[in-house]
Amino acid sequence: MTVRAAAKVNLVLSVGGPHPDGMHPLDTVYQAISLYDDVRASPAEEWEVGVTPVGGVDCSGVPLDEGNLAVRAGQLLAAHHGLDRAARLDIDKGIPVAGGLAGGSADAAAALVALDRLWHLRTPDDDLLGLAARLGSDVPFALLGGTAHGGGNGEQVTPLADAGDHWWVVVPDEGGLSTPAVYREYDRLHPDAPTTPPASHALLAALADGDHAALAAALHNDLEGPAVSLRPELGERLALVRAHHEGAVLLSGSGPTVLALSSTHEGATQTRRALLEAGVPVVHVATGPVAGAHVVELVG
Ligand SMILES: C[C@@](CO)(OP(=O)(O)O)[C@H](O)COP(=O)(O)OP(=O)(O)OC[C@H]1O[C@@H](n2ccc(N)nc2=O)[C@H](O)[C@@H]1O
Ligand SMILES: Nc1ncnc2c1ncn2[C@@H]1O[C@H](COP(=O)(O)OP(=O)(O)O)[C@@H](O)[C@H]1O
Repeated sequence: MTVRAAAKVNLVLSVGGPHPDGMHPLDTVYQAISLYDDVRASPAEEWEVGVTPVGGVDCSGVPLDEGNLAVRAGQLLAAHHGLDRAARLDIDKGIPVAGGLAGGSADAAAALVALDRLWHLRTPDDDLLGLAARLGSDVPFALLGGTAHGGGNGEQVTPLADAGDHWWVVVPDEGGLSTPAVYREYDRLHPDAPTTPPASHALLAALADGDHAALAAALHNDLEGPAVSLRPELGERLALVRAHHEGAVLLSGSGPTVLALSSTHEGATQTRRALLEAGVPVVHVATGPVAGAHVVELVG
């Protein structure tokens, strides 16, 4: 049973001041893009994980034990049904690790769907979304895919109509960035941030109107400043991408992946070519929106 799940980008990511538990209220718009992890679930006596890189992704930071979010998803699903079961999970990883593209969340969502099928559980969608929210604030969106609004801490997802054909130039960075560290830096830089983040009216209107120029103008990420503050070279990377791209450029989530948006495939591939010629080692082109976690191969 193989399930595919996509990377996410945040078209807008507005962050409010933290709750007492340290989590930050968000107003975000997610989009699933065509960089994928495939998770294959098979019967096993104990929990086992294998990870295979796809397209040169550095998988050295991916835990191969119960720290892997896919295993935690499987354990939570089994517990939800009162089952004492384990499985083997093989991950083909095409989503850069710790890049702000939510690859771990994609694997967790894929594992929930794959194990639900493998074990014939027929878990209701609302229960799967509830389990996903307990695994991480990005995981419910990884189940849903498409384009969606994220409220609460990011886990309260509402699908949005998006007839657009968006093309993303995805520029991964060599190292990863820790999401909690970037949120802590946000708190240091914005000690008086209001608890309620501003709503993304302009971006929602641009999506509803299918207005690419307005969409590009409304892209925004409150974590870009904190990420650059923690890693100043990232500012140079953003400037390099801006110098080679005619449209909007922003950081992906908590970074350090940099994104450039184009309305056409040709525009995106042109930017990719220019960045490779400028010496950037790895540049992907992806499209969005694409589907959430879905079965791609049944057990033969
Ligand atoms: C920043 C975002 C933007 O979509 O994603 P990435 O760019 O990292 O993929 C998300 O908010 C990350 O979501 P996710 O990676 O699922 O975070 P979680 O596992 O829920 O939380 C990891 C840690 O990030 C911080 N965190 C996360 C979400 C949130 N709304 N407020 C927070 O302060 C907390 O320190 C938390 O312990
Ligand atoms: N299946 C997984 N894939 C990737 N990382 C994982 C996974 N399970 C746990 N992790 C841990 O989660 C961290 C963040 O991973 P990832 O989801 O790729 O990035 P981000 O949160 O920046 O979007 C990694 O550094 C790794 O330690």
